[in-house]
Amino acid sequence: MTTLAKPVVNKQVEKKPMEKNSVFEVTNLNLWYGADQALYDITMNIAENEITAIIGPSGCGKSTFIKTLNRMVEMVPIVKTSGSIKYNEENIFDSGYSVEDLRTKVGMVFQKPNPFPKSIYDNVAYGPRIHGIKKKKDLDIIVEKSLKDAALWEEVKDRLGENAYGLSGGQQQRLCIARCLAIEPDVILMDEPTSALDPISTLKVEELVQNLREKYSIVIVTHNMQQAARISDKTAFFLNGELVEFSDTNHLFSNPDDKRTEDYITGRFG
Ligand SMILES: Nc1ncnc2c1ncn2[C@@H]1O[C@H](COP(=O)(O)OP(=O)(O)OP(=O)(O)O)[C@@H](O)[C@H]1O
Repeated sequence: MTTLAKPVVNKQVEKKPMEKNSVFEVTNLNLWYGADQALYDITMNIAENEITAIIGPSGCGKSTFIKTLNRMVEMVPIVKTSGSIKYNEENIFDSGYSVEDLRTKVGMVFQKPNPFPKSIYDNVAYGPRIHGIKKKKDLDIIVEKSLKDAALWEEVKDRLGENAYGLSGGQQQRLCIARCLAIEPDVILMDEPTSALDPISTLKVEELVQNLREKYSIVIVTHNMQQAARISDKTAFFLNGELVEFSDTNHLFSNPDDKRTEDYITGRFG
């Protein structure tokens, strides 16, 4: 009698696709504003060269969470934290950790475009100048590259000397992104970057964010679930300061694991 050989399983084929490296490893993060706790035991990894969306109802801690990633939240003096956030393997809460270096590498774009009352050129050159780049030739290269990467160059190249306030809201937001890119960050944190923009400017910024993913890791807070579904790779759903669910965006929106996520994405609350 002949026996059939067991099929040989090719381990290479069986392997899951490689997980990306993490830029941030957040472990048991708690945060208090005075006596009020705003974040509870958050544990999640944020992957390199991905767009991570943070969604959840108003007041659930989305902004607090992303502002913790570059320690901007500590500008509120009553803030206390526990747990750890490793950025490139180092705990950003360690004493002696340079917050200045962290904020150079982890840039931020806010809800409302906030250009400086300066020329378009000077807005972008501002950060590099602070970091000691003084030669006009070097600054010209950085300004052009940053504006190109922010998909704004063609619209402003002939009026770099004009005041940034003369730009439309959408252009101002892309200028703020260019300003952030000029200091060569690794990570860009975006706190509802399109909520003050019209639909066409919103689409332009969304397209830009998707292109930036090639070079940067992006964490974006959004109220807009369609936006999270359109542009992000992973989505985290926060509720009352807790991380309820964190998974691939397609999975979270099509087949969520937690009933509370399902209720939120189907509009039962929020
Ligand atoms: N500076 C502050 N001082 C005290 N409490 C604060 C401060 N900022 C936020 N909080 C509280 O922390 C909790 C989370 O707020 P946060 O702004 O992070 O939520 P959010 O999800 O970003 O809300 P929204 O979508 O409305 O912007 C809320 O209860 C809020 O009142």
